[in-house]
Amino acid sequence: MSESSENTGAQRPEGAGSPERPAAPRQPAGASGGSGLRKEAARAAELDAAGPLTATRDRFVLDEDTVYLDGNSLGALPRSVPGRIADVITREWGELRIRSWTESGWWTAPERVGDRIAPIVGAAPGRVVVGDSTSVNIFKAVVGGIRMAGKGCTEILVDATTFPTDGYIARSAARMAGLAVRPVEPARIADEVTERTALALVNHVDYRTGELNDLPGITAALHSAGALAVWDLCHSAGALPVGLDAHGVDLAVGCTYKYLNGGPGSPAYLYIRESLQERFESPLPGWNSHADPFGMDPGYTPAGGILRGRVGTPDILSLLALEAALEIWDGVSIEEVRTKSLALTDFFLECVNEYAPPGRVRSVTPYEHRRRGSQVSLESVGAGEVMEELIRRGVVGDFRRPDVLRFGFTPLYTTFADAERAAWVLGEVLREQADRDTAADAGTATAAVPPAEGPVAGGDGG
Ligand SMILES: Cc1ncc(COP(=O)(O)O)c(C=O)c1O
Ligand SMILES: Nc1c(O)cccc1C(=O)C[C@H](N)C(=O)O
Repeated sequence: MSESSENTGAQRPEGAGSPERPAAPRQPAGASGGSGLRKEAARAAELDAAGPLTATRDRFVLDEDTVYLDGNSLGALPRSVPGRIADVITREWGELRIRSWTESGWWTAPERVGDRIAPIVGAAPGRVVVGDSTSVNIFKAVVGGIRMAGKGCTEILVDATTFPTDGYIARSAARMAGLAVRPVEPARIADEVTERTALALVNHVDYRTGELNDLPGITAALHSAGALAVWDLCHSAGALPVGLDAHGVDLAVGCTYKYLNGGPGSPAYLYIRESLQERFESPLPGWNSHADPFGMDPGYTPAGGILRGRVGTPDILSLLALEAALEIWDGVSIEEVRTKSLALTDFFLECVNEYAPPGRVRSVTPYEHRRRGSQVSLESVGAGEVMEELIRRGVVGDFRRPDVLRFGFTPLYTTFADAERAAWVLGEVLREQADRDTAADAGTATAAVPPAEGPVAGGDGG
């Protein structure tokens, strides 16, 4: 099975096609679908014209030949970034050199950029610090959480459907602390937590299915049992309201290269609830989190507040690229982003229902709005090959083994025309696949995934 769409969305430039098969040009919305004007394309044009968040697309580098639906893995490049990075390199580094740590604000960038992310995840200033990878921040959060837990705790819970890195790091952290790890489905955490549970590490949105877990409910249930709630926001931050302060979340981490568009490998962030900050003992107490870093004291005295989440020298180029990327959020509310995200994913599901031949795909993303993140995941036979073909035809999503097609919707730049075009091309690819299967021996051909209940997804979207 080909895996070129699995890790990075595409291993060749998007829409570039293969030497044997050039990329098909993208049809404009409203184009003919083979039997006259497609009514969904006309509807997409109306929805795009009505906005909101239509203008923010122009602030990204995107090409009109490609439908980019992989912002849940790597966000598109904001136009504000290249110029800013050129200035950081030529002037701040090239001319000011070491002076930039103070004069260009490099030293304080982790907290400053944290304060820029804070409103997007529902946190007040001083509660988010940026630096290191998500994996490293998971380690800080889990060990820091365990150190704050009650003496009698014997275990931590980990989301049984977690993105793998969370599970790996949590198991290692628990082993160091002499605690057991119990994988539990997010929906079961409220029933499974006990007074011996130190904390639970849970993904806000499931990377594979796009399911949105109940952050307020799970956090409250953990607190009732005396446990801490540690959330991984990689697939929700920048796509929907999180409400960290409002829901009393204890610790949270997330990456910035998906819906925050910070760029490949841009630094992650750590949130520490204000009332826990003075008790937070980092397992990675580097000199950047010392109360007096330039005192060069051999003994460690932690800084106050969120500075405790820092470790070593920040990755300035990536951090300042992220800061420039976040300018797009000036004047944009996360509530309007969520409204558009749900409208886009609803519309995409409707179009897939309309265009996909019956029984070839089934949505594993919940249809109820309260359980849906900002991606649609469709189970499909031969998903790897289907995604390869979609990418060849200019529709870039990705594929997760064994059979999931993922389509991520970034409301800041994804249009309804993108959603319609992607569904149309998917329909084409699936119809060709079905025709090939029919032509082959019906007994040995790939069997179609039976639809759950008729259409791709059912329900009332509430
Ligand atoms: C939920 C989740 N957690 C963590 C990560 C990865 O973290 P890192 O940036 O350390 O690779 C990802 C994606 O790569 C993810 O989807
Ligand atoms: N972080 C990634 C990377 O460095 C390379 C390719 C993909 C990624 C991803 O972010 C994968 C993503 N977290 C996922 O949901 O599968």
